[in-house]
Amino acid sequence: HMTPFLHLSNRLAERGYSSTFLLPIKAIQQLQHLNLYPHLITFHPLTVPHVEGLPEGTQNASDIPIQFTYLLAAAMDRTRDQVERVIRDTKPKLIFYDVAHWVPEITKAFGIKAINYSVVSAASIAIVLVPARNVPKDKPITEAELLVPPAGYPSSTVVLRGHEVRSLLFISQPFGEGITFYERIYKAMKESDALAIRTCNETEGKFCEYIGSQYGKPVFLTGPMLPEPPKMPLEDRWVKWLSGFQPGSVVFCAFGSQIVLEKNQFQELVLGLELTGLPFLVALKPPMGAATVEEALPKGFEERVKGRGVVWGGWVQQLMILEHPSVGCFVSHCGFGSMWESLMSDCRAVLIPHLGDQILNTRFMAEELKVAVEVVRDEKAWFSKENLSKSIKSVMDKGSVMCSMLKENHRKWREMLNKGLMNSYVDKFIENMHELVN
Ligand SMILES: O=c1ccn([C@@H]2O[C@H](COP(=O)(O)OP(=O)(O)O[C@H]3O[C@H](CO)[C@@H](O)[C@H](O)[C@H]3O)[C@@H](O)[C@H]2O)c(=O)[nH]1
Repeated sequence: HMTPFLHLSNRLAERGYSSTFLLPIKAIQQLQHLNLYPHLITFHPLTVPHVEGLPEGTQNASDIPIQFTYLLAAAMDRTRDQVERVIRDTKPKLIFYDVAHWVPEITKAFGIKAINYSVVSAASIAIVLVPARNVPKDKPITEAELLVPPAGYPSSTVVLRGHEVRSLLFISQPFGEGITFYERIYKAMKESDALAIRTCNETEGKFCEYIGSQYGKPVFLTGPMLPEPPKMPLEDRWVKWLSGFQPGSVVFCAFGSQIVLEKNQFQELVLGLELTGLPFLVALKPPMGAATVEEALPKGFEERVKGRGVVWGGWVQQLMILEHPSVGCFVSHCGFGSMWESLMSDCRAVLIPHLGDQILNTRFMAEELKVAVEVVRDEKAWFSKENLSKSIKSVMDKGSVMCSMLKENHRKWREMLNKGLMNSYVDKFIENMHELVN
């Protein structure tokens, strides 16, 4: 989530606004290169206190398996004094925050405005994190309750079905000390002076309106806050490797910063890519229980795909890979960042969501915008190599009706969501900020 916040700081700095960006020391090192205006954007380090149960030295969500994030929330809450000190010293006009629900308590005391900035899709807030959801106070929410969207929810397609609601049961579990995830977000939004969402009206207008009416707050949209094209060139090894293939022929697969697959699902995924017969580049974290991706590969796999398939266990420059002319298909988890990057790229999108918001983003892409194909999972949330391969082939087969339909819809949206429109969102957002503070 820090990356889109930094993109917002960059856009504001582009127009002359300065900001202090609070983040753990390790994240400063990781994000430094994305700070395009170091004279206006000052990184201020926060020391993340140790919380029992977290591996020593944990600083960011990407350092730990997702099931430990609730402990990281507790650690973040213990940085409150540090945050308060920075606010006292720098006296900003405005503060942006997301899950630190206690920020408005500080800002109110100083007479500063607080904007709750959500960097996940508006649909995923609208379906679970609004007052009409009626999350029980004294008992955990049930699957049956989650299957019914809150009253007034504005879509019948961007919904969770069957077993998928399990991925949302966590909202009534602790996320930090003495607070559930739902209570935290509810408080963070309810106590703010305004809500901001990283989306645009053209795509998610109806969800934004619903959220605003639920909380009785103004909702400001920043647009998708896509990064500026990176200044660093694509790593030489990928330039060389990708250049060996026909335009639009390579399948690229990445699942963002958090997803770690079970070993058998990881193997099924790479076997599905093998089955397509197409060249592919996979960039994934090693699966559970494995130290490297290499040790987790199926038997004989490396020899069979030699020359046309690479499985890479580290970070790659996703944005630049998606722009490479040889890449024609993006298999993604549909995290909100990847969703936008996929929408703005020229690649066919095949989606395998894992978490609740990713499933909703996927429904949105596949069923509302009709620009992507979702890979079918069974009741146990397992996806087979055959289904994965079938989905990829259906979007890569240039002669198919499916391929032409997706391509045409995709082109329409890409053209509409152009740079001019994105800039107009930033201008309007700045106007909104001025109205709020004056
Ligand atoms: O090897 C990689 C992998 C990812 N990325 C970039 O990292 C970002 C990943 O962001 P996103 O697609 O949003 O995925 P996550 O990091 O998994 O996102 C978390 O945060 C999102 C909201 O920002 C939620 O939608 C997701 O569910 C949650 O997992 C994107 O800009 C990618 O381009 C790379 O550059 N290289």
